[in-house]
Amino acid sequence: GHMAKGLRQMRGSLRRADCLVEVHDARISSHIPLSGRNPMLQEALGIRPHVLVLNKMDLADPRQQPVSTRGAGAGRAPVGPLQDSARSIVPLVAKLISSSPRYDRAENAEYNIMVIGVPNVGKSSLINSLRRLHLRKGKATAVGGEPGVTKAVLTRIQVCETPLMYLVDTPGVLPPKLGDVETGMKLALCGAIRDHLVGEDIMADYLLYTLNRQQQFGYVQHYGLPEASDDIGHVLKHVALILGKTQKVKVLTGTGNVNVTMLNYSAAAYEFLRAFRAGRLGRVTLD
Ligand SMILES: Nc1nc2c(ncn2[C@@H]2O[C@H](COP(=O)(O)OP(=O)(O)OP(=O)(O)O)[C@@H](O)[C@H]2O)c(=O)[nH]1
Repeated sequence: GHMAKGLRQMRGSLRRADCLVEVHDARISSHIPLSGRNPMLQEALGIRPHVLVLNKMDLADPRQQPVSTRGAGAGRAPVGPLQDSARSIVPLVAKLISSSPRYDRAENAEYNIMVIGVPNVGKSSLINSLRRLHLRKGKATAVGGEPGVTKAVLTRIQVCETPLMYLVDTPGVLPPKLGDVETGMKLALCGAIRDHLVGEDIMADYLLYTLNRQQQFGYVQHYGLPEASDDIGHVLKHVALILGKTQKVKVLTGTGNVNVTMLNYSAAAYEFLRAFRAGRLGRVTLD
């Protein structure tokens, strides 16, 4: 429901946007761009320049060339990784907009850029790094106070003075329908879907399956396992043991209740996911 609301609220700003910057997680390289799945965004895309930013490259496997960049051409300009390319975004966007035939830039000196992406992909981080790059510290933050821009949800942030450029941050939205279960799992592992909605245990299992399939054995070393394993129970038991993840459980017996200390598998699963997200299990591309 709140995703649909987010999309509805974006519609107004979309009309004013001169360019779309779509932020992607480089670890889900074959993930179809959000804009390619959403009719509303697609409609807007048809007439507006579109920049694809691959973020979190430091977490992705450097040996894997992101597939998304192959979509270059057709009005799409791939950019990435963030730390190297943030500098090129403003000039690139300015060039794309000025060469866009639909707009008479002489009439309007402002550039409005809408930043979209699934939750947690790094939209705010991108905006902040652009601000740091292009504005001196302490400069005014122009926040959208005009009709149609909901302050709490869609804020207009000045990121550059010449050319005068504003970014509109948007709430992270997911496409209404995910292609398949694996796409959902990958998005969840990257933090785009709340863990408890999917289940930490099943996500940990999927992560282990992916790591083994790709022969990414960083976890074996990280947790001091004797060898690789495809048994999530076995791995989580080890993680729980070395991290001291235990819980007291009340057990009813014939002679009364006793408290038993047991390994906390859910806490171990959560730690396993956290280690992956922080890059401690190695640089992994999920596709
Ligand atoms: N390792 C790594 N972490 C990043 C990178 N960019 C962002 N992050 C982290 O990813 C998390 C989410 O970043 P945000 O910028 O808040 O993402 P967002 O897309 O604005 O999130 P929502 O507002 O929830 O949609 C934060 O913990 C960031 O520190 C990156 O390039 N590398």
